Amino acid sequence: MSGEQITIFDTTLRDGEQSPGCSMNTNEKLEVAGALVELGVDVIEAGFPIASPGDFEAVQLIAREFGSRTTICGLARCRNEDIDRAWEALKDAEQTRIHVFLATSSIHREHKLKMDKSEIVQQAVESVKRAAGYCSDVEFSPEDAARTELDFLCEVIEKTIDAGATTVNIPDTVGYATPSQFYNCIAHLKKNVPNIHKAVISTHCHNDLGLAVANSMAAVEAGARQVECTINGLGERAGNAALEEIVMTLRTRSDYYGCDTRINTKRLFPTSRLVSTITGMQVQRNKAIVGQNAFAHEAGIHQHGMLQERTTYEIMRPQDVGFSGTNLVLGKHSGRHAFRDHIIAMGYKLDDEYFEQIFADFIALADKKKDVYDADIAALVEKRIGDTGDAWKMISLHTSAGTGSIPTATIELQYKDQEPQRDAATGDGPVDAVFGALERIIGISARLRDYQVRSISVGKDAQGEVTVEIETGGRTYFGKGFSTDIIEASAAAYLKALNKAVAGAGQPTPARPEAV
Ligand SMILES: CC(=O)SCCNC(=O)CCNC(=O)[C@H](O)C(C)(C)COP(=O)(O)OP(=O)(O)OC[C@H]1O[C@@H](n2cnc3c(N)ncnc32)[C@H](O)[C@@H]1OP(=O)(O)O
Ligand SMILES: CC(C)C(=O)C(=O)O
Ligand SMILES: [Mg+2]
Repeated sequence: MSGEQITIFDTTLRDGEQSPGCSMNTNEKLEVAGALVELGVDVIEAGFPIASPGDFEAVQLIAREFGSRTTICGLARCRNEDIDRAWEALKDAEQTRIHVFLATSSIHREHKLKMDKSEIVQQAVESVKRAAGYCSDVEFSPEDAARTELDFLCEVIEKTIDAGATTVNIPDTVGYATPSQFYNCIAHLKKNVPNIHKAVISTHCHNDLGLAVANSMAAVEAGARQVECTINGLGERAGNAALEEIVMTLRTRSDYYGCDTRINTKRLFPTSRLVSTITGMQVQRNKAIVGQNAFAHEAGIHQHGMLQERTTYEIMRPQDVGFSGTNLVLGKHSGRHAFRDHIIAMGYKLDDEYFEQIFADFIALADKKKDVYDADIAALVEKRIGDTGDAWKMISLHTSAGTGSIPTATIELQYKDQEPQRDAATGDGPVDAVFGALERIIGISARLRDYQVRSISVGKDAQGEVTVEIETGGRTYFGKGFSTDIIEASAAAYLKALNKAVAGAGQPTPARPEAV
C-alpha cells in the first residue's frame, strides 16, 4: 500500500438495502457481511436497528460474528430510543460505531423536521453525547449537507466534534453536488472548523446525476479520509458511490491522490457477483471494474495493440480485481491478428490461403450471430478443411415452404470449373426438397439412413450442426454441415456425403435391422 490510508466505510447493508427491490434477509446479510470482511472493508454499516426487529437482529448477529475483525456500525436518528437500540444491537462486538444523523439543510429543516437552526444543533449535540456515552467511535452526519448553508454546516460540525463525534460525514444526500463544488465544501470545512483535526472527514455521495464517485474523489483530494460507498453502487434511488470504483481509482491513480486502501482488490469481482445474486440487481455489462465488458476488447485495432502490449488498452490488470484475465472477444469488429492468435491457441495451424478463407467465413458468421464461440470457429475450420477436394460446390440455395404450399428447393451447384447447373425439386418438407434437388443435379440417388441436428453453441442464433448418413451403391457415406440456418446446414451435410459418393470414398453399408 502506498501513501495515506483512506477508510472504506461500506453501507451496502444499510443504504444499499434501502434501494427499492434490494431487501435482504438475515442469512443473506450475514453472507454479504462475511464477504465484506474478506474484502477488507474498514467499517460495515450493518443496518438501522430501530427500523425493524429484522434489522436489529441482523445488526446484532453481524456484530457478534464479525465484530472482532472489523468495525460494525449501526445507524440512528437523533432520538434516544434509536441510539439505545443501536447500542443494544452492537454491544457484543469488539469494534463498534454508532452513526447518528440529522438533516441540516433549510429544505429539510423547514419542511421535514420543522426545526430551526438552534434546535438542530441542540438535538445533534445531545445525540452525539448520548452515543459517545456508549462507545468511543461516533459518527455524525448532517443529512443533506451539500445543500446546507456553509456557515451553518461549519457550526454543526464544530459542535458535534466537541460533543464527541470522531468522524464527521458530509452527505450529498440527493446527489446534487458537482465535483469542484464538493471539493470547495470539504476544503471550506477544513479551513473554517477550528477543531476539524479532531475528527476524520468522511463523504457519502449519491449518484442522482451520475457524479457520486467523482464527488467522492474530489472530497478525498480536498482532505476527506473516509469514503462511504456500496458494492455495485447500490443505494437509494440512483445509488451510492460504487466501492469498487472508489477503491480502484485510489489504487490505479495513487500517483495522483497519494492515498490507498486496505482492500483486497482481488475480492472485488466475487463480492460484486455475490451482492448481485443476492439482491437480484444485475450489474450492467459496461459497469466500470466489475462489468462483464470491463476487460473485454472486440475492436481489431485494440486487440492488435493488446496482443503487442496489454497496457496499450488496459489501465488495470483484470486479475487484480478478481477476473481470470483479459477477454479478447471475437466478433465482427475483430481483425486478423486477434483471429489468428485465437485459432493458433485452439490448436489449428493454417496456411495463409486457408486462413484468409476462414477469416472471411468468420466475419460473415459474426455478422449474423451476436456471440461467436470456439465451437463455431472449430466448425468453420473443419468445414473449410473438409471441403478441399469436393468436386461439387454450392453456389446458391433457395427454398420455399409453409402451410398450404408445396415445399420446393432450387439449387445451383458447380462441378469443378464447369458452368454452374441449376435444378429444383419438391419434397415432404424443405429439407427433403433440398436433398431431392441435390440428387437431381449430381445424378445420384441415395437413401437417407440417418439425419441429426444439434446446436453447437448457445442462444437462439446458435449454429446448427447437421449430420447425415446416406447409402448408395451398397456403400455408406457420412456428411456434416454447419450454419445458423438449419436448411443450409442440411444441404451442406447432404452435399458433403454426395461428394464422397462421387469420389467413391465410402464404406460398405453395414447390415442394420430395417424398420418394418
Ligand atoms: C438519508 C437516509 O438514508 S436516512 C435513512 C433512511 N432509512 C430509513 O428510513 C429506514 C427505514 N425506515 C423506517 O423503518 C421508518 O421510517 C422508521 C422506523 C425509521 C421510522 O418510522 P416512523 O416512526 O413510522 O416515522 P416515519 O418514517 O413515518 O417518519 C420519520 C420520523 O422521523 C423523524 N426524523 C427523520 N430524520 C430524523 C433524524 N435524523 N433524527 C430525528 N428524527 C428524525 C421525522 O421528522 C419523522 O418524525 P415524526 O414521526 O415525529 O413526524
Ligand atoms: C444517513 C445518511 C448518511 C444518508 O444515507 C444520506 O444522507 O444519504
Ligand atoms: Mg444515503
